[in-house]
Amino acid sequence: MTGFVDLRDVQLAYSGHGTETLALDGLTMAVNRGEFAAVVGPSGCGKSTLMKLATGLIRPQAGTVEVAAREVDGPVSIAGMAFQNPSMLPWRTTLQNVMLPLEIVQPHRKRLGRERAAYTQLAEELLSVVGLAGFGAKYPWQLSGGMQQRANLCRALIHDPELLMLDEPFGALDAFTREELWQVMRDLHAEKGFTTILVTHDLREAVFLADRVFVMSARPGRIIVEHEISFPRPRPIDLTYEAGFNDIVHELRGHIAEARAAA
Ligand SMILES: Nc1ncnc2c1ncn2[C@@H]1O[C@H](COP(=O)(O)OP(=O)(O)OP(=O)(O)O)[C@@H](O)[C@H]1O
Repeated sequence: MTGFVDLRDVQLAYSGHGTETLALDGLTMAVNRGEFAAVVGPSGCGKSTLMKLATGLIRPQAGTVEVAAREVDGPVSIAGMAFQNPSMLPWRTTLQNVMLPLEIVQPHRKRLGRERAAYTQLAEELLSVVGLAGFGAKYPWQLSGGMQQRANLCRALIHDPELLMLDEPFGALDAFTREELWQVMRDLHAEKGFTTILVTHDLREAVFLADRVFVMSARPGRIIVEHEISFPRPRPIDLTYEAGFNDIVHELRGHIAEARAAA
C-alpha cells in the first residue's frame, strides 16, 4: 500500500568542502492520509533531512519521495511547516505574520486582494482556536515564546494544508507550556484532519500525539521500528502519567539507546 507521504529506499548525502556526509540510507516510510506520525531517533540521525525531502526542499540521490501520489520534484505547496524557532517577522503584527503564506501560496495569493476580509476573519479564528484571541495586533516581540509558537502553528495552517510538518516545534518551551500546546495540536488535528509528521526528541510528546511512532537508526538514518499507539482519542493529558503510557515511552527509549550503541 502506498502512503500519502511515501519515501522508498531513500538515500541522501550532503557534500561540500571535499567531504560527503551520508545522512539517510535505505529509508522507507509510509504515512497514511490523516495520520499523525512522529519520528524519533538519536541526535543527528537525519530527522530534519527527512522533513526537507518530504517537503521538496531537497531531492534524494536514490529512491523515491511521493506526496499525495505525486513524485516530489520541488517545494510541496500542500504542506505547512513549523520549526523550533518561530522566526516571525518583527516588523509585522502577529496577524500579518499568520497571513504571510497567503501572499505566497496559490490559489490564495491571487484571491487575497479581493477576499482580504474573509481571510482576515479566518486568521483571527485560527488565533482564537490556539488561545490567542485579541493578540493579532500585537507584534511578535510583545508575545511570550509559547504565544509565538501558537502563532507559528496558525501560520503553518492558514492555507489549510493537507500535510503539516512539525520539526521540534515545542522543543524550546517550558514543560507546562509544552503540554498546553500538545493539547492545542491534538485538537487542531482532530478538527482539521490534516496528515502530520512531527519530528521530536521528546518521547512523551510523540506517544501522546501520534498514531504511529517511527524510530530511526543512528546516521545514516533509516526506519528501524514502527510503533502503533492505540490509545483512544481524544487523549487526556493525564494519560501521559499512566503506567501503560510510560511503558511505551520506556520501550521507545530502549530502541533509541540500542540504535545509539550500534552506531
Ligand atoms: N547542509 C548540510 N551540509 C552538510 N551536512 C549536513 C547538512 N545538513 C545536515 N547535515 C548532516 O547530516 C546529518 C543529519 O542531519 P539532520 O539535521 O537531518 O539530523 P537530525 O536528526 O535532525 O539532527 P538533530 O537530532 O541534532 O536535530 C548530520 O550529521 C548533519 O551534520
